Amino acid sequence: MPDTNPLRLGIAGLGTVGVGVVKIVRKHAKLLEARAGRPIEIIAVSARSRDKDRGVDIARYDWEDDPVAMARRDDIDVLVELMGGSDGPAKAAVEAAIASGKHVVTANKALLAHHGQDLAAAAEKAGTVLRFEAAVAGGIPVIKALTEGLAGNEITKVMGVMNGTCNYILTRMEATHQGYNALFEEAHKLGFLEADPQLDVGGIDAGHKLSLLASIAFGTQVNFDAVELEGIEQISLRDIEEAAEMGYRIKLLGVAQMTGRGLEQRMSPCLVPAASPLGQLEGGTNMVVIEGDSVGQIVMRGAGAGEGPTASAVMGDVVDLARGLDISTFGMPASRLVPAKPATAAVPAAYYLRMELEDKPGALAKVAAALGEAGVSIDRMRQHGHQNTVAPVIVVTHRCSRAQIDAAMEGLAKTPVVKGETVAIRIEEV
Ligand SMILES: NC(=O)C1=CN([C@@H]2O[C@H](COP(=O)(O)OP(=O)(O)OC[C@H]3O[C@@H](n4cnc5c(N)ncnc54)[C@H](OP(=O)(O)O)[C@@H]3O)[C@@H](O)[C@H]2O)C=CC1
Ligand SMILES: N[C@@H](CCO)C(=O)O
Repeated sequence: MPDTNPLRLGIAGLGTVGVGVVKIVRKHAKLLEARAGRPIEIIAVSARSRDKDRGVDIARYDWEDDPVAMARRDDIDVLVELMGGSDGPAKAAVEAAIASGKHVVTANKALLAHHGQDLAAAAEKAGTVLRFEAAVAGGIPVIKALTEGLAGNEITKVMGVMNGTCNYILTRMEATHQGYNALFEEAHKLGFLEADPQLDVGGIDAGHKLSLLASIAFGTQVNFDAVELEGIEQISLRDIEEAAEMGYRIKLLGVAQMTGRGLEQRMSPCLVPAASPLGQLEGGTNMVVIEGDSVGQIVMRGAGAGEGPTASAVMGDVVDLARGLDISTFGMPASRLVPAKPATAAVPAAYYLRMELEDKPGALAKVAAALGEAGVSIDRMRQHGHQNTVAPVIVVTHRCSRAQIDAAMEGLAKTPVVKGETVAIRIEEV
């Protein structure tokens, strides 16, 4: 017999996402009940400040100062963890909930990227379910697609743009010709940013998400430490404009693929063709591209952050729990996930290099020599008109390995005609 008793929620965290969840539970109570076959009710809530005006009435719910105490309450079935942070109260509350037999729904990618393997194992041992749709790509139901709809495929590659803040900043820089700082503030106002914004602009948040997708896609233990990470802080308006002139746009792109040398996971700014679906992504939008042996390529696009889209994903998990759906956190039991050998930048690519070059005879020859010594071959090169003695030079290389580019960068740094730091950005022909 299906359970028709209300599914009782305790919500820890009433910020952007938590408030969004409260709103959906209220606004769609009847619809949710019809879909789940039982009512979904909020019993208790917890946050730091009880008195904060959150724009929703929370007086009707029990208040708990301590999210761990809330997680242990006998009158809740599900802890909805929306506080954030890889450790501290979020981890303690999730562990307490699992230990006391509660299901958990979380949007917390940092927590899962660092402790997902242990938490999934603990949930399975306790006979509870741990779900995290909202943790990856906001409103896009990518976890559901990978664990359910694509379960019949061997996944060969997962890639995408998975951080709304970075995509917002990069696309708005190009559209408005404003600098990084002004646009960072705009993203902040939209509720996209993590509590520590360095997680966003440093590529760490997107790296967390990629490591979670890689685990599901390849049946491997989450290995965030093996993600090669690079953020967007080095990207200047000049790079964005140069890329645009060459028919590219700069995206913080994540790629996970199983290669002959092991699992490659990288999250870094890349030039992608402006006309490609990834190149056309605007604002806080995310895109995840999945390749499977039977299905071919799937492209999923949607809002990657913000109150409504993220709460939508949380509620998808909650409704699944209300329906009694029991799927392992990473698509197979935690004990079956295997460790993957990390493969660093296994697949070669062309690179965009921007440097400032002293304008004197033989300077370009010295650059060509430094690149040649590292085994890097030049495809195209252009020097812009300039007023002073330093010329901006753009080089597009033929395909080469990351190790060769690193060696070339070292060589260029030792070449006196090259002034300042050379910028190197991978070109991904998606
Ligand atoms: N914002 C977004 O677009 C997305 C966010 N996420 C993830 O969702 C989670 C929540 O994000 P978001 O809503 O933006 O975060 P906010 O910073 O807006 O909200 C965090 C909430 O957690 C509460 N909180 C923080 N620390 C504690 C604590 N020690 N004890 C009790 N409550 C605490 C805060 O309380 P108080 O309000 O009183 O300060 C606040 O209500 C994070 O894991 C984030 O990574 C995932 C996808 C998208
Ligand atoms: N800070 C994240 C929120 C969504 O995970 C982003 O900007 O994408």
